[in-house]
Order: sequence, then C-alpha cells, then structure tokens
Amino acid sequence: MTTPPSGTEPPKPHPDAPAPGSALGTHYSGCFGCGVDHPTGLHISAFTPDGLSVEAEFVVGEPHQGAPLLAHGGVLATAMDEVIGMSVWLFRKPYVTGRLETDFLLPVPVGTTLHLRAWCNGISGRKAYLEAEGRIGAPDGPVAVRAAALFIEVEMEHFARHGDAEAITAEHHDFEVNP
Ligand SMILES: CCCCCCCCCC(=O)SCCNC(=O)CCNC(=O)[C@H](O)C(C)(C)COP(=O)(O)OP(=O)(O)OC[C@H]1O[C@@H](n2cnc3c(N)ncnc32)[C@H](O)[C@@H]1OP(=O)(O)O
Repeated sequence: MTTPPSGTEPPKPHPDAPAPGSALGTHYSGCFGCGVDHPTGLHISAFTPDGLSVEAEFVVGEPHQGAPLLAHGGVLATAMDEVIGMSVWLFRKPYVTGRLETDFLLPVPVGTTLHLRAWCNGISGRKAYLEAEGRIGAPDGPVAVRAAALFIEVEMEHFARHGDAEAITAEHHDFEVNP
C-alpha cells in the first residue's frame, strides 16, 4: 500500500516549490512535530536541498525516552511522519497521513542527533507515496529508522470541518490553497 503503482514516475519539483537550500517554516506553531511554540514538541526544523525532498535534524532528549536513555519508538515514528508531511507539502497541496509504516533498525540513545530525510516516490491521483529515514550522528551515519507512507490529498475544508483551518492560514499564507 505504500509502493506506487507500476509506471508511476517520481514527481518533478512544483513551480512554486521553495528554492533549493530554503528553510521550511513550521506549518503551525502548535504542531507537536515542528511547532516553535509547542512546550514539549519535537521542534523539528527542516530545509529542502532540491525542492523535492526534505532534510532535518532531531536531537533526541530525555522527554523522548521509552526505555531509560533510549528513544521511544512512537516518538521516532512521529519524527518520520513530520518530515514526510513537510516533504509532501513541497507539491503545494494539503495531504494527511493515511498509512505510516516504520522499521526500527537500531536503538537511538538520548543525546543522539538523528539526521532525517524524506522524499516522494510518486503521486497517483490523491495518493502520494513517500519514504523517510533517520541516520545516527551524520547524514551518512547508520540508518536507525526507516518509514514508508501513503499520504492522501485533502481539500483545505478537511481542516476546517475537523479542526481549525483558520489557525493554519493565519500563520502560514502558503496554506491559502485555492483549488
Ligand atoms: C495544511 C497542511 C497541514 C499539514 C499537517 C501535516 C501533519 C503531519 C501529518 C499528519 O500526521 S496528518 C494527521 C493524521 N492523519 C489523519 O488524521 C487522517 C485521518 N483520515 C482521514 O481523514 C481519511 O481517512 C482520509 C482523508 C485519509 C481519507 O478519507 P477520504 O474519504 O477522503 O478518502 P477515501 O477513504 O475514499 O480514500 C481515498 C483513497 O485512499 C485510500 N486510503 C485511504 N486511507 C488509506 C489507508 N489508511 N491505507 C491505505 N489506503 C488508504 C483509499 O483506499 C482510497 O483509494 P482508492 O481511490 O484507490 O479507492
């Protein structure tokens, strides 16, 4: 379910994608993954090297423990969800996570800087097929976490109907999507 149908091409950069090297802001200051105002969130900040993928660092701290001095798997899955969500926004449509598969390959000690990367393998209709990885200590360090995801395109109305779309658009004018 997270593999694109055969024949699906990897996407090209959207004409309005941020320029290569651009930092990506938070989509909502209260977001648990990237919100700058979240008191206990992951505070992930990211950039895009190429308008197609996202890179970020996540420092695993004591609030993220599962076993003593080791990261909680659910926190690591959240970090994967976040960078994948940031990467699919490069295509300038709102998406939500439909399915998120996570492989935990190595324990991640508190104090680790996890180097995250997310990219899109293809978009078919409303479905975007994405992957992410988290490497320990360096961009070419050992892979500790891998994720594959299916994100589903929604209308902005999804956030208004189920949540508070105005809170997003008030902070982030990129989200004033006019389909
Ligand atoms: C403004 C931007 C803000 C960005 C925020 C990013 C935050 C980070 C990412 C997240 O964590 S998002 C929060 C967690 N996710 C959710 O809350 C989504 C909850 N689920 C839903 O709202 C709906 O189930 C969903 C919008 C995903 C789909 O409902 P729909 O009624 O619009 O579509 P439908 O159920 O017909 O599914 C469309 C297609 O996707 C497929 N699909 C949907 N969910 C699936 C699933 N879980 N696994 C596999 N396939 C799935 C479905 O089979 C179908 O395939 P086909 O077109 O081939 O028939």
